[in-house]
Amino acid sequence: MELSTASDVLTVHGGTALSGEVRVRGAKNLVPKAMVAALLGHGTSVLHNVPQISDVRIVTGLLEAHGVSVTRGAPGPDGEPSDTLILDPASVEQASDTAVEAHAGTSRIPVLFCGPLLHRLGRAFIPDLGGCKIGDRPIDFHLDALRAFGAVVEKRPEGLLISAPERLRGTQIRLPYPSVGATEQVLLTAVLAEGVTELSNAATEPEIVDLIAVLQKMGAIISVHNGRVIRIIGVDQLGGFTHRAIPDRLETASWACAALATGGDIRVIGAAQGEMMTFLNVFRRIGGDFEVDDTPGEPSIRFWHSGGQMRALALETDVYPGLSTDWQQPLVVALTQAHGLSIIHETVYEQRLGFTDALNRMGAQIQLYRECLGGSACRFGQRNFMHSAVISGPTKLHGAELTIPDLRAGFSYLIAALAAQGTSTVHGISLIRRGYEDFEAKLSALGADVELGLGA
Ligand SMILES: CC(=O)N[C@H]1[C@@H](OP(=O)(O)OP(=O)(O)OC[C@H]2O[C@@H](n3ccc(=O)[nH]c3=O)[C@H](O)[C@@H]2O)O[C@H](CO)[C@@H](O)[C@@H]1O
Ligand SMILES: C=C(OP(=O)(O)O)C(=O)O
Repeated sequence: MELSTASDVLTVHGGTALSGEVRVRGAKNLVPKAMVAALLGHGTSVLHNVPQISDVRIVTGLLEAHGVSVTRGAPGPDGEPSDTLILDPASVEQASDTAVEAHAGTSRIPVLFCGPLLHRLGRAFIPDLGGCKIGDRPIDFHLDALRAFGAVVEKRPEGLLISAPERLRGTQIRLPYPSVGATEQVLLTAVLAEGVTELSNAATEPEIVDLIAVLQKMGAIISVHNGRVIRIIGVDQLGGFTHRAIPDRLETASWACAALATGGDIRVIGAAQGEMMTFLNVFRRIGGDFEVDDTPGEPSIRFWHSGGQMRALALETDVYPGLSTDWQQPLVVALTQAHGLSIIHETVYEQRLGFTDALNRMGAQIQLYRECLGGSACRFGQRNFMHSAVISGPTKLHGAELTIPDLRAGFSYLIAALAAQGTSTVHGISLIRRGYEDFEAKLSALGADVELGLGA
């Protein structure tokens, strides 16, 4: 068992139905990328609805190392911190490699600095990436795309050195798989490249569409066509933007699953229906109830479990508009309470079901398989990865000592601990801070019996 500091442990006394309201802000998978986009502009950018999560702090540090000024708006009348960031790239400069290396292993975002830095400075040093350890997560599509634009990529022991001997040129790129990050890499590079770029087999997640909206506000010309094709006409200069980030659909689903698994009732303020439709269908089929409130400026979705038997289901994760892989882990916890056999086929990451071992220690019955269960064959079927699961339910969960392996699994462990009888000690909660703002306070406000540290 790893030793962790008191602030990195949460003691959870389970068995309470969570009830009340929580607020979600801008999407973790959009906000840091919009911040990187600000590097491309010659004016100041203003980003609203920014959550206080560690991925935002990491990108702030990287931008500051490159001379971008990042400031928060003034606090509200009640002293509440502003959720607006003001980004001024007027004095962009080459950061020292040491300053960049300090961010090694922290998140996936540093690789998206390539295009903006190549356009502004002709050189980008990219440290080793972090992010959730849920598969191999190579960046070969990113590097192939950068080379196609005319960049030169050198692998160094401490990271990647990428240079642009001359202005990058628009190009034709076909991604082997609709990768979110590689699509964003192409967008952030193509907007200032000379000529036209055509990207096929692109990802079209809502966060990508929102990034396109940001870039269009800056002066970019980007069109999305049928069949996963994105066309970008490069321009010579971009300005700043003012934008409100789309709500975090992944955090929203996590709270929905917490309501379902604990038999509770949670209104998620700030959540919008549009990006949640695939999840909402699954939620309803499992036996959850929800109600959408479209009040302009203050939308919300209320999720609850009205007490009937939850139903088992066969699910497969996929690229958008399929079921997001980041919804899978909280849904697995909810499905431990469903009657019958549920099947999960994880097709986006080859190693995203390992977290189920800990759920089995809590009393769940989840069996992993190498085969593609439940329908279509995926990239992992022939490669010996445990990427399908069969969940038998319902099972009573009991408290346990848990160590968080990644962001979504971490929040899912909290849901399981809250649904369980008895006390759980959850180590490594700082990983959850990557994507869930102020989650301990939100849990307490919903009536959860949780305390920071090892408990009394
Ligand atoms: C910060 C962020 O936005 N993270 C999200 C982003 O991650 P991220 O952008 O890293 O995920 P990708 O969509 O790129 O990865 C999807 C698949 O493509 C593979 N791949 C990707 C790039 C590459 O160069 N080579 C390659 O083989 C990956 O190993 C994975 O199997 O999209 C994922 C899929 O929706 C989400 O789970 C993550 O929450
Ligand atoms: C996998 C995730 O994030 P990242 O890509 O930042 O590791 C996630 O948000 O669930």
